[in-house]
Amino acid sequence: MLYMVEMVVKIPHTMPAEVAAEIKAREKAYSQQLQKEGKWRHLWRVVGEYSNVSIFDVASNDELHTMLNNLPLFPYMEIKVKPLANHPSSIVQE
Ligand SMILES: O=C(O)CC1=CCC(=O)O1
Repeated sequence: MLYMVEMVVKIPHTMPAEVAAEIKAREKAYSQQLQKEGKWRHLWRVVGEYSNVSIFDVASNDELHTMLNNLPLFPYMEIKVKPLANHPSSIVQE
């Protein structure tokens, strides 16, 4: 099952820089692990924003929820999820 996920990062300005850097390093390692596993298929920066648009390929709503909940930046993000279906005009059917 494919999902488009938008994540807007909102780290409090009061957070010490070294704490933020440590959380971001863990976020990067976790996201790269999921990318290597083929579960996090695309990760794109939205131009001019501290946000991303991603495509996830997972077995269920519950798997995606667990994955997002385990993101180190989860407490500091606003997340929107859109489930995707095949478009009848697409030449690629997944
Ligand atoms: O910087 C972001 O958009 C948040 C994020 C998601 C995966 C990652 O490594 O950073």
